[in-house]
Amino acid sequence: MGSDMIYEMVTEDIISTITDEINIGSLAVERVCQILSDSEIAGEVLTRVITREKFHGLNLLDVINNEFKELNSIFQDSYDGISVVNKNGMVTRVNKAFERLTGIKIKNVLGVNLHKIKKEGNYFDPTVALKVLETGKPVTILQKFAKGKEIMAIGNPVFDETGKVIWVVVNLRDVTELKQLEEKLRKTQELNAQYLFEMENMRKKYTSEHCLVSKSKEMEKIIELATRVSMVESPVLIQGESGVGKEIIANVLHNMNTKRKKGPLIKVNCGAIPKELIESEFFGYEPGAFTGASRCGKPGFFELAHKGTIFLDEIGDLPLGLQVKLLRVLQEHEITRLGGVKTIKIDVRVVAATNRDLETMIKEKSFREDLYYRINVIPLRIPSLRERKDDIAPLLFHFLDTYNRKYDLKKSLSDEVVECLLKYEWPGNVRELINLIERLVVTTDVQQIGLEHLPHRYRTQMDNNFYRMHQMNLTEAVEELERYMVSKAIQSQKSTYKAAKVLGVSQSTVVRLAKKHKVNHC
Ligand SMILES: Nc1ncnc2c1ncn2[C@@H]1O[C@H](COP(=O)(O)OP(=O)(O)OP(=O)(O)O)[C@@H](O)[C@H]1O
Repeated sequence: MGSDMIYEMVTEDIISTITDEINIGSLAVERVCQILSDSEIAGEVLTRVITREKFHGLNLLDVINNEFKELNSIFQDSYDGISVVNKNGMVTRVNKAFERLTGIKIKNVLGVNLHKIKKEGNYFDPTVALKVLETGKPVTILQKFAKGKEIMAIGNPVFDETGKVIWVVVNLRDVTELKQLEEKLRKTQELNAQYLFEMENMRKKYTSEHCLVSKSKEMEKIIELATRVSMVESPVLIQGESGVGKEIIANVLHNMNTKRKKGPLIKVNCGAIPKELIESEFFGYEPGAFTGASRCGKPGFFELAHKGTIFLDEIGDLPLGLQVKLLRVLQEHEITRLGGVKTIKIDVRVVAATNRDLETMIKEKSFREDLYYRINVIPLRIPSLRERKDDIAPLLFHFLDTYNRKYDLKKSLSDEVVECLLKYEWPGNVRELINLIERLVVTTDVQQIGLEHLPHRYRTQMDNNFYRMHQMNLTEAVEELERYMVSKAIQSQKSTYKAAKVLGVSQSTVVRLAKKHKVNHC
């Protein structure tokens, strides 16, 4: 077989492979190049392929042209500035973004040799590309332009098959905006930290000035949330059992709002207003609006709360008729006095509270669902005292101190009393605790208040222990008492030496008794 024949066969074979395998589209050129780069007779094959009449219904030159156009428009329209430099340091390609970012006209850069620019100290910094050519490694530098513009230039080498750099592709990215955003973010973070610091200080100041006692994590969270939402205008619904401190939280919401605290805080007990007066009390009335009305007319709660806060306590007790009117006020921010025609704009923040289950009331159709959603934008649920036992002791001592000072006394609570009250369930919550302490302080005639001074229901827990002891014989009761005292002393003193001192026995006795009663004493 002559060499011409072999040539014919090889090229025909390659051409038909290309024809079979190429999918017309973006992969076409890539595939052609791949096959051709493997072939020694690439040039010949390419000419033959290109000169074939039609290629899958398309002229291959058109395919390559289209491909080139596509790649070129990607290159030109790239948001980053791109320049390509050849191994001799000559700029061979520059896109439009390059001109936009550097302000240098494309025609002034294209074809320029960077080594020359470097020597002449001309208009743009050639360092990146030259450094890449020099080192064969990627290089990144920050270039500063007029008017504070900062551009990040990233140069990457492209190697030939022998590992020599043949091109350098330089990407330019404007980082001025990024830097400005970074600076803005830093300032915002600083402000945020300062704001949190101030808020925390305000909270501490407020809670100490207003004797708001809290030690439990649960209550700390509520006060922190209340402080945070005091800054916004959204309605708040405070839920919790009677006496948990809902009103105290409403005070926080009003007083921590720098704008509103200068205005009034109007507290309304929705359950305490007679039905026939409720509308006139809420919205006020014009002179002579009804028999018995004042001749001067009267502003309602909403008008009085203008620029401040209205606290709608026991909102669950509001009659359905008034719920509709309240909803309208909350939506339209205006009221009309009874007997009046003029609407009055009001700027009021609404804080509502209830100890009733409003969701059940909605199901029972005694509370409007739409009003519920309107007032429940920020829900705050205050846990009962039995759910935050860590607050009991601080509250006991705080109010003991309050009443000692009020009545100029120096009463104290015995350990048993404190222990007993820590175990109590407090159905009336903080209000009940305050009442009990005042009663104990003023009714006892001894310095130290003991178990015997506690009303019976507070002692049930302790009584149970005595009752249990009455069921035992003397030896069992002594054993029980011994175990109880040793374990309590170790628990409170945290050391067997100190426990021994408290119990008036030697340390070895404490250790022996702890072992006997299986009390942990390490
Ligand atoms: N954390 C607290 N620190 C100090 N005093 C408190 C605290 N919580 C509640 N109190 C006091 O307990 C009493 C009852 O609190 P408050 O009136 O706020 O309860 P409430 O939940 O609004 O009750 P109700 O549902 O019956 O209206 C008030 O005298 C209040 O000052």
